[in-house]
Amino acid sequence: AVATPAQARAAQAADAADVVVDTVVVGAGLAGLAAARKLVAGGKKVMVLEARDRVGGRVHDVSLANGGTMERGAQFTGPTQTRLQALAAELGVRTFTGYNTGDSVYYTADGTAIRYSGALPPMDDESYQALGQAMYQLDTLASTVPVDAPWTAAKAEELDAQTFHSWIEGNVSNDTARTILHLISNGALSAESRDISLLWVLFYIAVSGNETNPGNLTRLTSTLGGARDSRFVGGPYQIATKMAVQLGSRLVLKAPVRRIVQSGGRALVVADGLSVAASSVVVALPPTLAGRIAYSPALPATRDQLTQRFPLSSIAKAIAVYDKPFWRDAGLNGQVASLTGTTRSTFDNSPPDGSYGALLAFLDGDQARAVEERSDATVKQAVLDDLVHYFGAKAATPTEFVLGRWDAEEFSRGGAPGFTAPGVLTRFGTAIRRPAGVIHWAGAETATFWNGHMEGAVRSGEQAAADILKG
Ligand SMILES: Cc1cc2nc3c(=O)[nH]c(=O)nc-3n(C[C@H](O)[C@H](O)[C@H](O)COP(=O)(O)OP(=O)(O)OC[C@H]3O[C@@H](n4cnc5c(N)ncnc54)[C@H](O)[C@@H]3O)c2cc1C
Repeated sequence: AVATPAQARAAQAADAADVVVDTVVVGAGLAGLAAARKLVAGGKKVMVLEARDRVGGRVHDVSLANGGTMERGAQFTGPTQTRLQALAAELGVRTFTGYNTGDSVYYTADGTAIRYSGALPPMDDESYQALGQAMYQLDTLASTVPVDAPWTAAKAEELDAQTFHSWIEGNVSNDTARTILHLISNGALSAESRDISLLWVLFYIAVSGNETNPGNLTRLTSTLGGARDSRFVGGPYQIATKMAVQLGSRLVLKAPVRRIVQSGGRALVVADGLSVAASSVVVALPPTLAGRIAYSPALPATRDQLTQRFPLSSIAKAIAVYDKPFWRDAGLNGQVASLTGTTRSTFDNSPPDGSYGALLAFLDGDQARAVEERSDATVKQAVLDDLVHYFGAKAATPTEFVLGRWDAEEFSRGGAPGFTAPGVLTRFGTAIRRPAGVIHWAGAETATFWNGHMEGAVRSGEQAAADILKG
């Protein structure tokens, strides 16, 4: 009997498979691992294909010569991040509140240091009121943005027709308040305010909560009580590696997926050196990387156009390790916000017992882009020069130095969050999670609550698995 083209393709696909399972998960970041875990618990035969020689994706800790562990990638967690913390607890990974005792320091554009306690640097009453008013306006607008469909917000068109930068410049007349709002974009979204749609920023505020606690800007940007409240004892990489151990031989490393062929309600997932056939697939990658896989048949136009327009932010992260957290003796909590420098945002990253010291220094947005051509040694020196400026001469001689340049990593190509420029959410947003045939999409950038965070990654993976298990 002759075959139709679809039947011929299906036969070819089955023949080409090295392995046949129920579901293939592409990517072993927290999203892919959480999806696989739930699918296995639901009785599915699963295979996870991971491009790198390790799991965890943007979660990666490194061992120090002093016996400690430092987070190259994600590290903070906070209130309302319920799924991540439940998963961590189940796996025996505990949290601790970050070091917050003492003063923070704000460095103005001319390099003047202003010490302060509390959430905001000192400013005159007028600036304080203007900033409070702007934050209230942003929270109020964010409350109109549905976390699962921001493109349906009542004023979605208007909000998605402007950048965060143009909203700040057009709505906030006070100079200090404007400066701090632009800084929030750089620090909390690792992207410049001119890069991002206002609707995306409002969505990102709206998702900084959970089903019972609406998101708000303060929770998104705060240390105590906010997204940067706590860390994981021994680092969050354990969450990934413990899930990997549970998956055992279902997990394949060094297997970058290049092509996904669908036919007859099945898929053939083609990785370097291995092809796996399945009745469903979870692609748990940032959208821009999902867009680099070749799909046959081609994906719907909206989906492809979305992945053409969904960048990851630019971020590098440095950690300088010292024998002691010496800044604590000067009454400093290690938190700096600065308007100049290679690093403009620092935190005390010492372990819970303070047995050695560590300063975390972020290079966000333009600061990460500015060092792209520079060697690791040059970036290290620039960061240390800044740390000396912020914390004194002792900062010049760390015992160890950790540097994560995420934009340069082949299987990340940027940090978190992903974000969209004007016009993208309203025109292409519907494709974020809409399955394409038997392919389901997961990953922190597809999440509702805590999109862009570890919590969002876990939620997105569990959601994709639940959708598949539902059938
Ligand atoms: C420097 C930095 C700091 C951060 N800080 C925090 C923080 O403090 N708190 C927080 O909550 N979040 C933070 N984040 C964000 C957090 O790391 C991410 O939201 C989350 O880890 C994303 O998980 P994911 O599984 O969705 O994606 P990823 O972790 O990116 O996982 C995707 C996986 O897919 C693999 N892959 C890519 N292409 C292919 C392919 N073709 N085939 C097979 N595999 C492929 C990758 O190697 C990777 O393992 C930070 C991120 C960075 C970079």
